[in-house]
Formats: sequence, C-alpha cells, structure tokens
Amino acid sequence: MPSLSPPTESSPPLSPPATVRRNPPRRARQTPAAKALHAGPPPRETNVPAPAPAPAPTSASENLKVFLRIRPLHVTSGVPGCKPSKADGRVPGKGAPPKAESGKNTTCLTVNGPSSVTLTSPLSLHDQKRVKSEVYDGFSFVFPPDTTQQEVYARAINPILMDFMRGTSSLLVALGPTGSGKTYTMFGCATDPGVVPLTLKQFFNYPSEGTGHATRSFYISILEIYSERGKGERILDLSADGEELSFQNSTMIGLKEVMVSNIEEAEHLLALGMLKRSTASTSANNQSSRSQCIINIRSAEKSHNGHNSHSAVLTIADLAGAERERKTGNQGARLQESNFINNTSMVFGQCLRSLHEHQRNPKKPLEKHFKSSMLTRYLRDYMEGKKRMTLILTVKPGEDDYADTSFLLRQASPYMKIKFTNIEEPPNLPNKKRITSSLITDHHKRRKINVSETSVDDEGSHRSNRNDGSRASKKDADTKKLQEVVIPQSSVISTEVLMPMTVDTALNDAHHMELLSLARKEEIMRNFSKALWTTLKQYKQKLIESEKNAQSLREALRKEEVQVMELNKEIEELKSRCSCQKPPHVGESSSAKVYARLDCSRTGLGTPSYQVSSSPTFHNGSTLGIAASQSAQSVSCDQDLNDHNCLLVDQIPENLPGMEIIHDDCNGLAVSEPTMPSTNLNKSEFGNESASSFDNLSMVGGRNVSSSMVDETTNLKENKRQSPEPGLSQAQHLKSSDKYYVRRVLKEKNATVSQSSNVDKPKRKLRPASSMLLKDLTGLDMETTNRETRDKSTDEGQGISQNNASLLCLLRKQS
Ligand SMILES: Nc1ncnc2c1ncn2[C@@H]1O[C@H](COP(=O)(O)OP(=O)(O)OP(=O)(O)O)[C@@H](O)[C@H]1O
Repeated sequence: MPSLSPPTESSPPLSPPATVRRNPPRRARQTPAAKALHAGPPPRETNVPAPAPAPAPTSASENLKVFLRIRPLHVTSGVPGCKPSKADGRVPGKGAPPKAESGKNTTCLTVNGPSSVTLTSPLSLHDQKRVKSEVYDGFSFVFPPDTTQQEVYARAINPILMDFMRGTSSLLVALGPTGSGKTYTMFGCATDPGVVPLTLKQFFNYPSEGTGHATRSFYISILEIYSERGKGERILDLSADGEELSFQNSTMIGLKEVMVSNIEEAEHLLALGMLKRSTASTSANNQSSRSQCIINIRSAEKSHNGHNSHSAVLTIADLAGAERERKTGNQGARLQESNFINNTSMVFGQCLRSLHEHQRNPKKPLEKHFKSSMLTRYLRDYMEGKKRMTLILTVKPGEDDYADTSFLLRQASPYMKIKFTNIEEPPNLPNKKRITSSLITDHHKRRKINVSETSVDDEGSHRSNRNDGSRASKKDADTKKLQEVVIPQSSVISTEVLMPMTVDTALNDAHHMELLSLARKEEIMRNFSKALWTTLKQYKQKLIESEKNAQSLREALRKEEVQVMELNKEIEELKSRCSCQKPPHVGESSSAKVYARLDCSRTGLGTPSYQVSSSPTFHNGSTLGIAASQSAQSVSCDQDLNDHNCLLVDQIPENLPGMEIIHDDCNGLAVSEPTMPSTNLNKSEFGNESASSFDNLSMVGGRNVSSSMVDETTNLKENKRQSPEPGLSQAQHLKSSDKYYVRRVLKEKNATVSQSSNVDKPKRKLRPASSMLLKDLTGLDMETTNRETRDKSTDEGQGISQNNASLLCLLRKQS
C-alpha cells in the first residue's frame, strides 16, 4: 500500500505501513485533495484555502466543529516578538542535541485533504508493534503547518464571529499537547497576532446592524484557572487589579468585565492579562502555560432608546497542554502543575466523550464529569451541549510527537460527531440580557460596586508578586477608569456573573414553581374531595339508620295505638257494664238521658267504630227518639222497617256493652251519644197528619243526620200505661213491651235530599188511627223543641221533613 504521506522536503520517504486504520468513517477512495497532496506539496496558494468571505449562518442542528492545526516542524525566531520554544529554538549551526537529530527532520502526520490527515508511526516504533498508518478525517478543516494566523481566523473564527454578532454565544477552545501552538494560535505574537486580537479587530471594524441607529459595545473579562502547589484549583482575574475569584453555584463572583471602546484598549487588556498569566519554562516549551486561560468577549448593541438589542458572549479558552512526565522531565512544582493540567484535559475529554455517547445512545445518561474540574464547571453549558463550541486541535508533526498527536487525534475523533441540537441561546434574542439584568437587585449592584472599590483600596496588598510593576504604575489611572467602567456597568457585571441564570432558566424555574403550586393545589383539592365524599357516605349511612329507627318507632307507635284502642274499648265495656248494673230510677229527672254505645262489630252492623247515639229528650214519656249518629262515618240504614240495619230496642240486651239506657220519667227511651249534641225535632213540623209518623231527627255535631225512626208510639204509650209496676226500669219495660223499632238512617244522600226538601210539601194523610196516636204522642214539648231546633238549622229541617215523608209511607205499610 502506498504511503499516504505527502513527500516533503524535510521528511525522508517512509516505508509502507502494514495496515491503515481509519478513524472516523472509512472512506473507499481518497479525496481529490488528498491525491493532490500525495502528488506533491502544492503551492501555498492552493494548499491553504482562502478565508471564507461570507460564511453561512449556522444551522439549528450542526456538529461540533473541530479544526486541526499542524504546527510547523521547525519554528524559527525570525519574527520579532515570537519566541521559539526551547526544544524548537534550535538554530542550525548553534548546536542542537545530537540524540534528537534522528527524529527532528521526519514527520508522522501528513495532510490528506481539507478534513483528513494520516498519522504514521515513526520507524523507531516499528520494532515494538506492527507498523500502521491511521487516517483521521472528518475535521472541519485541517490547517497545514504553513497556515497563517489570518487563514485560521478566516476559516475557523469568522463563522463564530458572524454568529456572535447575531447574538449567539459560543466557545472556542484550543486543545493540544504542550508546545503545539495553542497560545500561539489564540494570541499569537506582536508581529503575528492570533485569532483573539484578530477577532477584536474585526469587532471594531464590524458595522452595526441596521442603519446605524444602534451602537455596539464590547466588554472583556479574562481569568485563569490554576493550581498553586497542588493545593487545589484557584481562579484569578487577569484584568488590571484583578483578584482571586470564587466560583459558587455556577456563578463567578468578583469577575470584572471591562468595556473596551477600541482595539488599542482591547489589546492592552489582553497584553496585561498575558503578562499576569501563569507561565513557566519546561523542557518542551520555554513559555509553557501553567493555567487554563479564559477570555470572555461580550457584545451588546444598544439602540437609541437605550435598550440592548441583543447580546452574546464569545468565550475563548486556551488550555494548558497535556504533558508527559518522561518527555518534559518536570519535577516539583512543575510536576504538580502537570498533574493539574493533565487532569483538567482528561476531564474535559471525558465530558465531551460522555456527551457524544449520550447523544449516540440517549439511554445512556450524561455523566457529570464536569464536576471534576473548575474549568468544566465553568463551561458546563458547553460541556452538556447546550451551547455551540468550536475546537481547534493543535499538534506537532514530528516523529517525537507521535504519541501526543496520536493520543489527541484518537481522543478528539469522536468529538466531531457531537451535535448541537438543543441550543439554549437562539440568535437574535434581544431581550434576554435585558430581562436577566432586570432580575438583578440594586443591592447586588451596590455589592459589585463595593467590590470594585474594595479591590481598588486593597491595591498592592494582593498578588504583588505577579504584576507589581504594571499595576503600580497604572494604579491611579486604572482606578479612575475602572470606576468609570465598572460602576455604570455594575448591572452588566452582575448580569455576566449571573450568566448561568439565564432567562430560560428563570422562566423554567417560574414554570416549575407554578407547576409545583398547581400540583399542590390539585393534591389539596383531591384530599378535600375525598374527605367530603367520606363524610357524605357517613351521613348517608346515618340517614338510613335514622329512617330504620323512625320506621320501627312508627310501627311501635301503631301497636301502641292499637293497644290503646283496645284498652279504651275495654274501659268502655267496663263502664257500660258498670252503668248497666246500676239500676235506673224511675223517679229521676226528666232530663235524664240514656246513653248507649253500641259496638257495631258486636251488634253486626259491620262498622267497628260504629256508635249509636240517641239523643232525645223526651217528655211525657210519649216519645221515644233514638238517633243514631256516627262520629266518623255514617252507617246507612234503610228507612224500611224491615231493613236489617234497623234495631229493635227490645232486642238490645240489657247488658249490652257500651249501651247505657237511662229511663226517662216520661217513660221515654232515649239512646244517645253523650258527647254529641243532638236536636229533637218536633213532629208538629211535619204537620198534624204526619205527626204520627214523626221521626226523631238528630243533629249530631252540626251535621244533619236524618234519623229515621219509627216509634210504635201507640205501643209505647200503651206499655206505659199498662206498666204494672211503675218502678220497673225502662229496659225491663221495653223488654216486656211490644216491639219498638228503632231505625236509624244515616245517609249523606238523605241529608242532601233533606236540604232540598221543603217543609211546605204537600202533606200526606195518614190513617186516622196513626194520626190519633201521633197526636197523643206529640206533646207539648216536642213542638217547642222542634222549633228551637228549626231555628238552628232550617235547611236541615227541610231535608228531614222530606225524608220523613218517605218514612211515613213505610209506617203506613207497617201499620
Ligand atoms: N504555527 C506556528 N507558527 C510559528 N510558530 C509557532 C506556531 N505554533 C507554535 N509556534 C511556536 O511554538 C512555540 C510553542 O507554542 P505555544 O506556546 O503556543 O504552545 P502551547 O501549545 O501554548 O504550549 P503550552 O501548552 O505549553 O502553553 C512558541 O514559541 C510559538 O511561537
């Protein structure tokens, strides 16, 4: 297999490797550019692409951009201000180490094309393992060793700058082994500035968007993370009068942000920072960086109404290169610094690999490697893929650097597959910083101002061993300038310090709190409804039990009532027995009454509550009136004497329960309801002719009750007269007498008919005998009594008279 390394002037022809490993994706064919490279070193104009004049805006989803810059094999110090490193500062003829001579003129890395390189193991390693060449492609661009700073800026930085000016924050990191040219790429030298000065220069040359109605301001903060004698990581503000910082809760406390208005101020600030940065001489680099340097450039565009249109932060990190102890030979403090540097580089790589693995397999959690170092904690958003990041890998192509280069390329190859699909900070988010600034309280602003003042007051008392000269000489001027800058921008500083707390985070927190509140309310309402439901169920059960109790009580009450009724009946029976046993006296007052209460159930009237009431007050003993009344319901008794509802008085047993018979002195018999008022109607109302068929009518309870009765007055009268023993009771008398028919007719219809009847109805003639009898019977008092009754109820009397007319007919029949 032919060698992929392009022939160079300094590199001898390599023996063909046994195997070629491709990482990442294998390509079946070489790219035309690689073929061109294989054909021979192209001229500079064709080998290095021209800067992209108009980079396209970054898409919403794109891979992490990884650029590879290959440092020249030999660095000359021909350019003033650019000091070559110790290892590379050999000038031909000045005595280079002979043992390193063999590998100094050979390269292990060749450029295949704009995005591909081939790493070939040196001959010294052929004996130890199988010879192989590794092809690494997929880079955003590969900068050959002779690439200028401008070309790097144009290819790698300009797209970032365009996004930055549109308001998109991003991170640019230089990563590579020690002495590979990271610091040179970032900062360059006085005569050959790096991408940072070029970027700043471009900033001030960049026209404001729109029609010039807005002004753009730039703010720069610079810091370093270092380890002092292995006692842990520390942070130092590299700006003028900068102090040690603290990083708490994703917030860099005390970091100053200096506004720069022109390129000179910016370069001066950068130069001051580079002077303050921790560097040391090692066997690999005479000015090796011993800290991780971070520069934040913030752009803020203000419109004429004073509002920030948009703002973004471009973070540039120049990491200290990883060092091999065998190669550098560090000891003591340098060795401790090497451990810190290597550890930081390792954590940085772990974060990116974890991010790549997480994106490749979402089930795999994103490891929290960022917690392992201060640098990754500070750049957490970038380590978690929330913001765009660009990597510039710097390598040395010498055979002696094969291990470092191979390690870096293997580690960084997966980085190219990292995608930025969930960018938190979309471009043109004008209100983001403004809203964030509004979250800062005045107290916080005052605190920041005090910090600046305190730092000014304590000038010279801290870190005097670092930059005493420059700080002391510019103390007065810088103090005034910093106050002018920091105080007006105190809110800006606070905003920057609180940058991790973005608007999105604040909104998310607000939404989260709102969701928590809603969830809490929902839980409260759910519990309340449960309690209410339980209470209602308990009340329902209690209600059912109460209904059952009420039902049982009703039944018990019903039974009690039945018992009471039975007891009342028994009492009445006992009373009636007592009264019946009491012998009536013949000589009692004429007003004595006979009360009889008949139990219909026993007398066969069919109505249990039936009561027979007789209400007459008979005088002269010539009239027997028995009025049947009904308190609750009427019992119909036909007027016919043969009707079964009619009672014969002589059929009433003497000891009939409930029947009380009181003998009248007039030999009249009355069976009355004692509680009911009764009215007797005089037969005279019906005329003389009808007097013989007089019916005793009773008014019961104001209710017109037609009591049809027929008295065999003749028999009664005769019985009276023929009574052998005047002292006999009426019952006995009745018993022995002829039959007395007591008829009761209680009909509502009769009452109705009675109402419509007229007393002036044509009277019917009775038989002479009956008429005579009636005349005799109707006495004197009846007439008077009937008159009184008629006064009370004339209507009823009219009805009664008509009703009696029909009764008279029956009497005729019987007579
Ligand atoms: N592309 C380049 N062209 C010319 N000189 C270079 C280039 N890259 C690096 N150098 C020189 O190589 C030397 C080492 O470079 P530099 O200090 O930038 O390495 P580094 O990666 O920053 O090392 P460290 O990690 O130890 O700080 C410097 O003298 C620098 O001038």
